Amino acid sequence: MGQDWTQLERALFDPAGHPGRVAVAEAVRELMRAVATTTAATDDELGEVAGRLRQITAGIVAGDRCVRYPLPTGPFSGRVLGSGDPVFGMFNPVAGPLVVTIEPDGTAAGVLTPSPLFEGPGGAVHGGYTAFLVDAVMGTLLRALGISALTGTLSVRYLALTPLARPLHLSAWVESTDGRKVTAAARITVDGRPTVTATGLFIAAAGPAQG
Ligand SMILES: CCCCCCCC/C=C\CCCCCCCC(=O)SCCNC(=O)CCNC(=O)[C@H](O)C(C)(C)COP(=O)(O)OP(=O)(O)OC[C@H]1O[C@@H](n2cnc3c(N)ncnc32)[C@H](O)[C@@H]1OP(=O)(O)O
Repeated sequence: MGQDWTQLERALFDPAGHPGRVAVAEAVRELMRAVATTTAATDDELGEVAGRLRQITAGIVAGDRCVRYPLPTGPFSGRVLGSGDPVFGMFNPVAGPLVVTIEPDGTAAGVLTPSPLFEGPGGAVHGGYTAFLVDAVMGTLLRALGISALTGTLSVRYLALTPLARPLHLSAWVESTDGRKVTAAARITVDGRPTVTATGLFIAAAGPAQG
């Protein structure tokens, strides 16, 4: 179905063309994880680190929006390479990044090992974060199918706590279409066990595809 992403990425976004931006996002991800979890550094040491980090930040001119390249309007398949997106964007330090692949059968598969930064109750993954992931994988699938749509209603069922530090396997598929209303479904599985299922009612744009 559609063009393979690798053909489109060259026209829109090729991470190989931005090695510094991808590397700095990865370095900041590692930094966030280290500062949020370290028990070895003293408070004085961390205060000194904060000073050094502020110096680095002062040397970077910030903008108002994440640098991003739009996803193609679809249809497309293959690995989705995101730039500024908060879920799968390689430029965005907050993004896992989730690795999403659009399968030839019109479904989406994603994998991500959640950072401890997204810990919620019970030493497990925060439920808002898993909702964020399933919404993103369903929204991306629709985009890949050539449907430009926004989430109207998201329904999430938490079957069991989703453990941290284990690969989460996400899948999404389209359940039905009724005019502009597209119902998609998604699931998160960990070690073969489903922990989250979700349904999204997406409303397609009335006009032509939008970025
Ligand atoms: C405009 C399209 C732009 C597309 C751009 C796509 C880029 C994607 C790119 C890359 C994907 C990457 C992955 C992203 C994943 C993340 C997804 C998100 O985070 S999305 C952000 C959160 N969602 C919002 O902020 C929506 C805010 N709400 C709205 O903008 C409107 O309310 C909207 C568009 C949802 C509907 O407004 P109306 O004016 O177009 O539609 P009306 O004419 O009122 O309704 C049409 C039908 O839909 C039902 N409907 C409308 N809103 C509904 C809702 N919230 N829930 C259920 N049904 C709803 C209505 O009952 C109606 O149904 P009847 O035809 O009468 O049967």
